Amino acid sequence: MIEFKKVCKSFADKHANNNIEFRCLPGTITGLLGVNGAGKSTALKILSGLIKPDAGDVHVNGISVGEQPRKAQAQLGLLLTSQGLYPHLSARENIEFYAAMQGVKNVARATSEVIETLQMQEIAERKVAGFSTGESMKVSLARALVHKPKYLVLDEPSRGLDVLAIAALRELLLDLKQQGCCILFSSHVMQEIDILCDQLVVIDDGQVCFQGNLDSFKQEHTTLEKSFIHRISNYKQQITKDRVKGASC
Ligand SMILES: Nc1ncnc2c1ncn2[C@@H]1O[C@H](COP(=O)(O)OP(=O)(O)OP(=O)(O)O)[C@@H](O)[C@H]1O
Repeated sequence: MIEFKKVCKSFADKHANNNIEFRCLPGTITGLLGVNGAGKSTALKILSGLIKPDAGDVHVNGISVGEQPRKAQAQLGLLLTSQGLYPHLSARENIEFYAAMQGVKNVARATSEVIETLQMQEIAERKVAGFSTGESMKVSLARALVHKPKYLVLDEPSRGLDVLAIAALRELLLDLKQQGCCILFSSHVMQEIDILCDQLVVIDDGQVCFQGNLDSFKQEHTTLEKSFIHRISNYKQQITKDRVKGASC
């Protein structure tokens, strides 16, 4: 299980994460939704151990990211917005390097398998320098998957991918879910969330404003998009009212 426990993080006076609490279970896919600047990437970076929270913690499979970051990271497959690929290495070498760092026993075989799964054969031997956004994303995704993690964390994974690659990614995520993988991903693509997710976590202004299944989120609305727009505008109105009330007290 991935468990956010009252996570807080501020940048100057901006509360990027304000008491974030939610759980993701094995064998499920959780979609993290929110408008630009809501706090999604900050939450995923804290989960990954890349930045430290001001307060709170995240547990991965019962391991505290704050206390044992390396041990927690070893459980995770990560795809974050800053990709950190080595431009002078080929796609294959980038994946192999990461697999070796993760302690994969047969690095060459694991790398070839993931290259085949993501249908990356045509770009595998090319140097990453000059790769298109989508090509770089595929390498990053392969790197996240090569050690067959039980926990997969993806920040906007379909960014820059073409239609075929997006369809393949969806199949892959559903397959991993069937195998018991716990998947948490952020996205702005409502259709993707609608097709894939068992659970939805919506963050606004650094706070969780909804956690539950898609049906309870949609309520009377016909589409996820309509429901999202309706709920976010209601939530923002309420926050503004609370702030005005707080200021006048
Ligand atoms: N390193 C930083 N320094 C200053 N402010 C930051 C930093 N990282 C994030 N923020 C601020 O924290 C808030 C949340 O940012 P975050 O990147 O988590 O949002 P997001 O939900 O991922 O947005 P998007 O959908 O646009 O990627 C934003 O207002 C952002 O400007």
